[in-house]
Amino acid sequence: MIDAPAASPRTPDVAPTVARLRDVHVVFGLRPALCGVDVDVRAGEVLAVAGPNGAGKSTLLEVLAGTRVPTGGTRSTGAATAFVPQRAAVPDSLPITVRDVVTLGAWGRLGPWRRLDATARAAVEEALGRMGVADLARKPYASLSGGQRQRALLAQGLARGADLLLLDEPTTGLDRASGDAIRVAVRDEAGRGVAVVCVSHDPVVLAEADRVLHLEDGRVATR
Ligand SMILES: Nc1ncnc2c1ncn2[C@@H]1O[C@H](COP(=O)(O)OP(=O)(O)OP(=O)(O)O)[C@@H](O)[C@H]1O
Repeated sequence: MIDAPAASPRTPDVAPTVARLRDVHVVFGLRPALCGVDVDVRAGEVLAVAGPNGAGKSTLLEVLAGTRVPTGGTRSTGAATAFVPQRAAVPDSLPITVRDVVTLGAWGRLGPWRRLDATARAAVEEALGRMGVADLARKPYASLSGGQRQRALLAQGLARGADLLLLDEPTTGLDRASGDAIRVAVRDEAGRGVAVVCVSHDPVVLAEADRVLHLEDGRVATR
């Protein structure tokens, strides 16, 4: 946690800031993807990130995740972070089971010997159960439907036991049951005090978020 936050309409103003971006710029070649973005993400809130294609939403998630170093500005966070990519980001050619996918999330909890201890194994089982994919644990990930894949990927994020959960379009193109399961899990995580940042075009996700950050041409338009 960083320090005391500013007030927010739907999150308690005592909630600590889990991640902070200040004056963040990202430039690809000559093309700016983010221009002077300031963001505070607070414990227990769901912050949705919306905006047209190419607005910089995925780039913002990458900066929050620490996987993209900004061209300018600062990122401050000490949070354990889980990043849940779009399901299309996992190639079908990978010979991994659903349990393997979820177990990868638990690796972030491990010490230097990288051995799955009882706590990590329990986190994997809990995440499989919460996302309704325990029965599919031995199946190849590539054999799953789109909704099942997205639930497995979110289970991977849950198994991390993160303070900051970053989601890229988690409900896009899903059947209703899978979309509902994902939105329930997101809300549950926020209820446990996890800060959730969710890039989405889904109007239901945006309506249910505590705050919506709109990006346009790499800039924050409104909050
Ligand atoms: N690795 C990269 N190399 C070059 N340009 C990139 C790279 N990643 C993103 N961009 C460019 O940066 C801009 C912002 O891209 P980004 O993917 O963050 O937008 P987005 O809002 O997530 O879009 P979408 O909704 O289509 O996923 C776009 O102009 C994109 O083409």
